[in-house]
Parts: sequence; structure tokens; C-alpha cells
Amino acid sequence: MEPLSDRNLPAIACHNIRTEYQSTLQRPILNGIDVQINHGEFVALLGMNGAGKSTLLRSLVGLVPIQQGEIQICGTSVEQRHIGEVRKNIGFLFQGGALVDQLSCLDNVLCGCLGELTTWQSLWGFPKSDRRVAMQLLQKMGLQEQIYQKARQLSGGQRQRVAIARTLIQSPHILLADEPTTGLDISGINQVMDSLAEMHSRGLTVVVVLHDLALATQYAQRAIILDAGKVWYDGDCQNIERQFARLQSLSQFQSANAA
Ligand SMILES: Nc1ncnc2c1ncn2[C@@H]1O[C@H](COP(=O)(O)OP(=O)(O)OP(=O)(O)O)[C@@H](O)[C@H]1O
Repeated sequence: MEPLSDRNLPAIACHNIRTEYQSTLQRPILNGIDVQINHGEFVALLGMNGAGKSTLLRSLVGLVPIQQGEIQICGTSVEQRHIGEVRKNIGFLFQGGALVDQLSCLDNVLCGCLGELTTWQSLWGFPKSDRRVAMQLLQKMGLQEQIYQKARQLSGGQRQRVAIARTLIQSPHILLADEPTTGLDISGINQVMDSLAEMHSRGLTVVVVLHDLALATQYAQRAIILDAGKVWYDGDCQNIERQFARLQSLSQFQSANAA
């Protein structure tokens, strides 16, 4: 990870962000989000289905057009002309990891630095230094035995840890993970969350979308709960079950009144 030019600037700052109006929802998907996340935080992003969690994560890397407001990543505005710089600071972990099944774990991790290769390197393959870093990352993820194994032979938890290593080879300051534990059994869930916690302890800022409140309480320091494209709760993880119960009764009350 390259040192940050100014660690006092927030890792992520969203000022009143609003996306396009959605006629099916009768509102914008994100509807005035104001959030600031500092370097070194571990944040769980929570909310019911359709609340806007994935849209918020995607907007942070410029994958969703913003109609109003501003997003800054490490002080840089998320705009087309700065998108390269923004994405250098952020690693994005998609649901399911999206590995290439026919490639080894090592080659999957090396795919994370494809965008950085010079023309010469793309002719001659990845430099030794990249291969060394990829191996070290796989070792850190507890996958030293699987370095040359094809991705199709891995368990769900192992796949997701390869995907984390692929994200980390870009040395990001921030890791965004969209439901990284979906479809995993208890041991896979623990492996993935422990890997995120380990990287967090080394200074990475982590924002992870979760549906499991117990996991959020166990791993995150801060919870942000979205509802209908707005921040419903932003605070510590101690009372999130109570916050969710309040949110559910409010939605039931609103649906009963609308009927
Ligand atoms: N590309 C898109 N085009 C149109 N509508 C979209 C698009 N992506 C998401 N939406 C809508 O925006 C709303 C929020 O979706 P989003 O995926 O951000 O929610 P979420 O909180 O991540 O949900 P889940 O927990 O189900 O993954 C949903 O109503 C969804 O249908």
C-alpha cells in the first residue's frame, strides 16, 4: 500500500448523493446519502433487500451515475476524469468472487494487476516481483497449498479468499465487499470474514455489505443501515437488532397505511 498523501482526509465522503429517479420505486435509488468513513474503519453496510446497498458501493467506484451531490475517495472526486486515480485506491469484491475457473489461484490473483502491465510485460508475462507478491497474498489468505490449483477445484470460502487476494494485489487503501459471504457455510464465512479482519488490522479500510446482523456485530465497529435509499441508522453495532426491529415495524406500518 503506497502511503496516503493526506490521511486526515476521509477515506470516503458522500455529500447528499442522489441517483436517477426510478419510476418503479417512485423515488431515486439513492435519495440524499450523507456519509463519511475515515481511514482504518471497518463498516458493515446493512439494510433490507432493495434498500440501495449495492448501488451505493457501485457509485463509490463510478459505476452508477450520480444525479446530485458529490463523492470523494481519499479527497479525489469520483468523476470520469479522475476515475483511474479513484479506482487505484479502491478494491471491489463482487458477490461470488468472479474467478476464472480454468486458471490457477496464482494466475487469478495476477489478473488483479492486468491493468498495470506495460506492453512489454503483456508480451512476456507478469514480472517476477508481481508473482512473488501474489504468492505472499495467497499465503496470507491461508492458501499456500492451493497456489497452483485450478480455481474450479476450490471451495466457496477458498474462492472468495482468492478473490480478496486478487483485489489486494492492487494495494488499495479501501476494500468494498458486496455480500462476500453469500452461499458459504459457517467455516467459509469465518474464513472470509477473518481474512477481512486481518487486512483491516493491517490498516485497510473495509466496507462490507452484510445481511447477517450477528456477523456485523462480531466484525465491524460501525453499522450503516440504509432504508429506501437513505441512511436510517449510522452508529455502533451494539443495538443493530433493535434498530432493525424498529425499521421492520415502521415498514409494516407504512404498508398498512398505503393499502
Ligand atoms: N441497474 C439497475 N437498473 C434499474 N434499477 C436498479 C438497478 N440496480 C438496482 N436497481 C434497483 O435499485 C434498488 C436498489 O437495488 P440494490 O441492488 O442497490 O439494493 P440492495 O440493498 O443491494 O439489495 P439486496 O439486499 O437485495 O442486494 C432496487 O429496487 C433495484 O431494483
